[in-house]
Amino acid sequence: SRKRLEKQPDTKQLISRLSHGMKHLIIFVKFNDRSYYITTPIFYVNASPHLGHLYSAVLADCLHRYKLLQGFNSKFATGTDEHGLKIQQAAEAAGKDPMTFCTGVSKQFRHLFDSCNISYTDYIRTTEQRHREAVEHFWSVLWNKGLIYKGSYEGWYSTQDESFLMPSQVGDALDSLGKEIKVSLESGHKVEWMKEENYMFRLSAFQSPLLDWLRGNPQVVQPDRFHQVVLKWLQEDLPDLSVSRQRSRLQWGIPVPGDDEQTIYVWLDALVNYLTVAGYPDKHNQWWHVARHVIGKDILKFHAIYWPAFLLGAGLPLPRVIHVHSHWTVGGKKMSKSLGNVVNPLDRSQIFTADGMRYFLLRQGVPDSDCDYTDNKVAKLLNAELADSLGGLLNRCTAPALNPAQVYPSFCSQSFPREQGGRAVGEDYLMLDAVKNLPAVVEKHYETMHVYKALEAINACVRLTNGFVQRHAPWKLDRKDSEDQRWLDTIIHISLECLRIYGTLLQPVVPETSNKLLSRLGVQPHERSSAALNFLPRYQGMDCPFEGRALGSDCGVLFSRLENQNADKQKPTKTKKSANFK
Ligand SMILES: Nc1ncnc2c1ncn2[C@@H]1O[C@H](COP(=O)(O)OP(=O)(O)OP(=O)(O)O)[C@@H](O)[C@H]1O
Repeated sequence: SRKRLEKQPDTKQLISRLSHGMKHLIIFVKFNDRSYYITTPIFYVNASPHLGHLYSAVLADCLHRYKLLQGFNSKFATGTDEHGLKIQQAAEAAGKDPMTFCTGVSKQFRHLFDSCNISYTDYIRTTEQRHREAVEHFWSVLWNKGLIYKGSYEGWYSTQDESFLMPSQVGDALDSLGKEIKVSLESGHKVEWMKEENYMFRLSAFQSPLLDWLRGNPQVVQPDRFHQVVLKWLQEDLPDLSVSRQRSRLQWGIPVPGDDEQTIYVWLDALVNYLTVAGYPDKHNQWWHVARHVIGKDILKFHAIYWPAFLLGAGLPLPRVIHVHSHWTVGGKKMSKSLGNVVNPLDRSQIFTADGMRYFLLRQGVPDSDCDYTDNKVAKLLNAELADSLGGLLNRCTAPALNPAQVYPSFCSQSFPREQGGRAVGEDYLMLDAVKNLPAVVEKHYETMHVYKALEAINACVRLTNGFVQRHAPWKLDRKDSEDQRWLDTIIHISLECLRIYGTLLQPVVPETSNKLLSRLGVQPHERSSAALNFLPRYQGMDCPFEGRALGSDCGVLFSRLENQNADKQKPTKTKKSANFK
């Protein structure tokens, strides 16, 4: 890494001006600037995973893969949250001891993530010893600083949400038997009045530091809509937070250090997982201050208020960014374990393929607003964009009828000069511009986790390239005419260059499909990073390393088409290649 950094022009310049001791400092700073630590929430194992969980994981995986593509050093953690009353109850209902129950569900999550190519670098379980040690240490730091005190909590509590509520957050409702109950206005879950002696965290002391942090870092909670929500919460009362439960009510958790009568509150326990993975308490410096959390909007308060307050209390840096996403709904209702209206992501990834599900979730999921799931939407989208549009383009440009030599053909600058005058028309120049600018557009959207916008932009360019091929109908050109042949080669060269850019940019979203595409083009693994995103160098008067190179072997259809929209009952089938190019 040091060698790589020293080669960068800006570092090199600085180093040449500095004394020996300072060189190490600069290298250290650069190294950390180029590091990312990305996390998903750890998932609560009171029931099997659903599509919403996969969505959080796919979003974070996309960012992690993109950062690796750009040459960053990226660590990516996910895992399972295994303590708390709900798990104690779920294990009891299943007739299992809690640990056996947790191990079973945790494996299901891991299997799902492995099946969908979630490339996590650490999978944490909160029942691991390394985590227990981190939580105990973290608690002791807060305790020693006088930020935790023994007190008495009295107020509304939702077991379902494992959270405490202010009176303003509670409303009236009727249960299934018509009995009047109190519910959380946010989640709709039942709440109960709770009064017990436990440990309190001085959350109220952090109201003003939290406001300063949010105001001084307007990009810290993204999208901005959620940043504003947190600011609004912080303008209301912020009472101290109960951070333990009486052991008699909750046994399944980490005991409070020095007090076996109390169990640490599940959210404090769970949030510390991010530190555990970073190496807390003694090896977290390299990763902790470059942390970025990807979370669903349902757990915003825990991540944007409680967590930063705990971290400030413990004297640790705060996360760089909290990326928030909205929810998948079914018939307009949040998909959730407790409502039971869940879509099984493993089943769906078998029907639509792992890449198919990844593409759908990232193309249709919008961070700012909820999105309703149906199988038909998935089939329609994948057929239109991956099978027909992208797959069709690759098929056209690599089919033996148009490309009998199976090579990356030559570009002819007389046919496509930089100034209009050859055989290219105005729209062709516009397409070239759009594809040239695409990497910058995609980078901006990947960076802010508006992946759907990046995919929209890529898809628009794929359509432009298909339009380019259609407009010039290379299959109608006369191969015996040398000028026609040169123009034909140029059309294919440009189209393959477009495909190379699309394949490279799509790697974080659909790794298997991109690999297939780039392999078919003959692009080697070391030629697939962001540094290789220089589009059409021959048009700029530079050499193109691919020109004249043999294409990779034909491994069949890029993405199989789903024959009809009734996706529930079907498996993917082989698509028919376009009749023109057989
Ligand atoms: N419907 C959903 N859409 C998008 N993401 C979701 C959805 N449900 C859960 N998630 C993701 O999973 C995280 C943890 O969710 P959790 O384990 O509480 O699932 P849940 O189905 O909401 O459970 P419960 O019904 O018990 O509240 C959320 O913060 C979010 O990141």
